[in-house]
Amino acid sequence: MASSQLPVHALSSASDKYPKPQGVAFTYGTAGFRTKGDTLESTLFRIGLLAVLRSKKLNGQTIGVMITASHNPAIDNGAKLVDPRGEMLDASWEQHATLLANAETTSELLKVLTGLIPELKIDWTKPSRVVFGRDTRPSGEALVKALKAGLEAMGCHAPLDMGITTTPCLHYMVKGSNLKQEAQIKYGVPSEQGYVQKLATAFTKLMKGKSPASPLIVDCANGVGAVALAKLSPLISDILPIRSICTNTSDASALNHSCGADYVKTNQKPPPAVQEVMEKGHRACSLDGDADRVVYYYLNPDDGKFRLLDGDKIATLAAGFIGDLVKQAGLSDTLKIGVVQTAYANGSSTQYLQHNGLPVRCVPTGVKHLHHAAERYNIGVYFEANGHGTVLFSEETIDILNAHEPRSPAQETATQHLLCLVDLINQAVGDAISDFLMVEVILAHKRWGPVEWDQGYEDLPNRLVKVNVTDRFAFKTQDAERRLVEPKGLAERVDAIVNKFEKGRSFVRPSGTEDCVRVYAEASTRVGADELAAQVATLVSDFSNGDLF
Ligand SMILES: CC(=O)N[C@H]1[C@@H](OP(=O)(O)O)O[C@H](CO)[C@@H](O)[C@@H]1O
Ligand SMILES: [Mg+2]
Repeated sequence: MASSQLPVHALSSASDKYPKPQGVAFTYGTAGFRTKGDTLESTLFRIGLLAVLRSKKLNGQTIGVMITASHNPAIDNGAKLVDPRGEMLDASWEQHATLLANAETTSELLKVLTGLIPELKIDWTKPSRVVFGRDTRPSGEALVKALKAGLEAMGCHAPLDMGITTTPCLHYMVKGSNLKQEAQIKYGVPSEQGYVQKLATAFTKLMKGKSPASPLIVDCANGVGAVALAKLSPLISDILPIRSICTNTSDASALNHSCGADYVKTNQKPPPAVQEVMEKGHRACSLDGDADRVVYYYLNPDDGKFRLLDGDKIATLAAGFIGDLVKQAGLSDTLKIGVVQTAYANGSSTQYLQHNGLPVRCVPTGVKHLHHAAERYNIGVYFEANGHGTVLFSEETIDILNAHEPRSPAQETATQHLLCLVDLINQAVGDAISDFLMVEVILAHKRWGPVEWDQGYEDLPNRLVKVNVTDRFAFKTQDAERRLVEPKGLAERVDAIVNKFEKGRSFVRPSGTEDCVRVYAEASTRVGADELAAQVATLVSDFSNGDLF
């Protein structure tokens, strides 16, 4: 039996060095494992085991492991697995990750592992390949060591350590490593340098003939985005001068502290460090701690008021621009564009897209849901309101573009621009840097500043609040998380509150990354949105305390 070849002795002694902390339960959720960094060594050891199983299951294709806790505080850390095409781990394997992470002892761990091999029909004789990286968090170093120990104990030959890198770069790397040689030539060299080069080349081509943009302020959240940007920026500085701020990666406590995409989205204001340098009319963007998320903003030239250009605004900008290019290329009957959002998308953005004839789908929160839904279109634009997202071009679409015989120079140019966008936009996962380069291209082509971009629609005032509850798993939803099915009777009470507000919309869902329930509300006025959120939050809290059960 294949499992008899499991290197039990090596595993057993290696595992003893990474005992599971007692009294902690780990869950592989929306963003993989995520908790305090110093509790995660045993989990990383075990992720190493699972990565090897996953690679063997998929005939030795390269699997990725990213160690990061994204926008969370510096003391947190986390890890997620990346599947061969650069997408998130197949959802059916998440339970195996959770099971392995929670085995209390080495012998229990070995029992789980020996059970998984026949259950998942893994052929132990297959090779395994793994590539991994981490963000700038200090705990990352020990976690890498634990991961390597797990990989080594499973006999994984020469896993590739990318060192400190961004989440999207790791995804790019995984995808590229699994391509056949011919496809890899088109895709780009699977290395960090290859990625930077690919972005710079595509950006330069797309900006050809456009006047150099005014400087863009980029808040790097004092995270790994600063490291990546320092490599890219010199290659494009003639076309896009970048003023990077919040680039302090040596002081761990600075990471995501009073800066970054989450700060801006949550507080609806620029980080203090940006405020210092930002003038009316300037555009700025903020990345998160692992550079897979970006939001833009500016100060209104008239009144100096802060205006956020979030993931929804990026999605509408991209979908509109790409839709126009498809038309100009003469391919609008062939290539279908769709936009994928979550329930958190502002109602105005959904309405705007629909008015412009773009199909919109709503899916549950989390990039993996958006990504899979976007893959169903020729060109699928997906963004979460908080700035995670990308634009996917299907393989068939790329073939169509390559084979297209344009009937005019204008058609030719539009087709070439679309092909360059395929290179500029990360096809594996959203990348804050690639996304802001895409936005910059679109603004340059349209000769727009942030004000013109912002004019498409006006966001409905909205509010997002957290409610701490005794058991968030008691909250179950349907209809892409827009409606509660449990606790029974709660949905009707939410409806009754929502109906009191003009343009009211509210929904309640358990977070997949934090121990809380989130309440989102929007309404026609600021006061209305705040009041609606407060009333629904109180209702949820009362339910949770048992008062209303
Ligand atoms: C409202 C919100 O912003 N939710 C975030 C957050 O998920 P929750 O399941 O809501 O905790 O973290 C996810 C992973 O980073 C991200 O994909 C998602 O958009
Ligand atoms: Mg992130």
